[in-house]
Amino acid sequence: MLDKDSLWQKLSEQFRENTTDLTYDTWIKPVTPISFDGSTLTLSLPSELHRDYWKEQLAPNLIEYAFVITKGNIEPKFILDSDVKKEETELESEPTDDANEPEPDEEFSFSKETHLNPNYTFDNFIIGKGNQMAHAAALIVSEEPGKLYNPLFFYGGVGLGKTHLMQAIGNKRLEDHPETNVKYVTSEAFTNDFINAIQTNRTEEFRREYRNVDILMVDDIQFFAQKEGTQEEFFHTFNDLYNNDKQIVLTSDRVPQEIPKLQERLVSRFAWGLPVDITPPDLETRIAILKNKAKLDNLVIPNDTLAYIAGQIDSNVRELEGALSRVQAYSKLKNEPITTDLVYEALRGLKLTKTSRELSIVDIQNKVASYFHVSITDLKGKKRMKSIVVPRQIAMYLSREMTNNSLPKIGKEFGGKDHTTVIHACDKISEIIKIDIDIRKEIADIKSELN
Ligand SMILES: Nc1ncnc2c1ncn2[C@@H]1O[C@H](COP(=O)(O)OP(=O)(O)OP(=O)(O)O)[C@@H](O)[C@H]1O
Repeated sequence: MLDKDSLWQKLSEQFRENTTDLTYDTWIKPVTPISFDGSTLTLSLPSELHRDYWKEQLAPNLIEYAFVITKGNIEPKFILDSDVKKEETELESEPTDDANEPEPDEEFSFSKETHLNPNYTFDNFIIGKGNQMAHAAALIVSEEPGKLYNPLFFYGGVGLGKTHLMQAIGNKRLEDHPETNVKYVTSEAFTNDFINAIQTNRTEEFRREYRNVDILMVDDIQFFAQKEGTQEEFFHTFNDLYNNDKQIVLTSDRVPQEIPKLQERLVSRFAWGLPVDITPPDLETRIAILKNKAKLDNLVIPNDTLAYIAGQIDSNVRELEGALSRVQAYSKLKNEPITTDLVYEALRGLKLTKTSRELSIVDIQNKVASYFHVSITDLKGKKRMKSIVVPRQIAMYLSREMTNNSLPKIGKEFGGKDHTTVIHACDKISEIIKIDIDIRKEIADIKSELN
């Protein structure tokens, strides 16, 4: 999930591109993002005039841009700077020991992102083939943090539920054991806190804040790439928590080995626990997710219409949810029930629907064959030389991972092999990837060429 500052920065860029300088300077520039919880973006404005103007003129654009950026429906909430200041003064006026600290210290505060989205629960999470491992591990960790899987490391593409699962651990733990000290941050927030701490001579306080927790969750750690100082600090935070049997949960869009400029010692520590991937949901799971979401939103949608939406959006869950919100809004606007015809209309203009045709087993075979310089006939054949067997198994593995084809179908496309041969190939490659850096790199290369 984007944090408030990154989201606001992206939104401001959109406004800058699409409005005049005057409008931008008058209405957009003075806005301060206050919070973002995944669905509501709270913005602080300097005057009532600004608030009225935003409500009447700019809010629809903001919703539209936010939809493009996050693929979700974001509600803006406007408050006034004076209210924010009032709240701050009230907080400050509470008697504290260091009430007489010099000014720069008073401005300092650590990330307030520790709150969890209450909707990110296990109950609201649909289990499918691509996430069942991750779900099971998350559940175990929420029951016995710091024991079995430490760190727990989720990786996978955007919008596949990594943040949801991570926060579900926190929500469940707090529900069962309210005394647990849970801290959730994005890696950017961790970095900002660390930099602020250095600038204001509060590194001790920073350490207390981050090391005095039972569960530390850091989202999107791929953004630690290149940040030497932050990595150093995180390394010590990690060791401290780990040595005290405190739970660490991390997410990233790729395996640690593929995060550029991530220190080797962090890469190896991240592999101590359980790295588990989340892959895109198959059609069945996508339908189940939509069904669940429709139920939560009290929407009445026929099954074949849900299946139609799920068939159109196959990339990630955030886009799937975005499509449903769009359909919902469209149905309200037209005052018509949600039918397949209406969905067709609603999603017609949407660039999110499949832009390219789905990847096929044949695409994968062609790519793997040319990458390893073997013929298609050999790839589909029965020769047992290692130079052919490994590419064949990689091609089967990728067909399983990157397409929705069943095991028997994949077997059939590889010269009529049995589905157990495909299972064997997938297991074999999954094992090899764990230990062989070269093959891991080759597979990553092929995947990026296929995407
Ligand atoms: N299996 C699922 N069941 C129900 N909802 C899901 C599932 N997977 C994802 N979602 C929903 O999809 C949306 C995107 O998920 P989330 O933000 O957790 O993705 P992410 O993998 O962390 O993405 P990013 O890398 O962009 O941060 C959320 O609203 C989440 O609740």
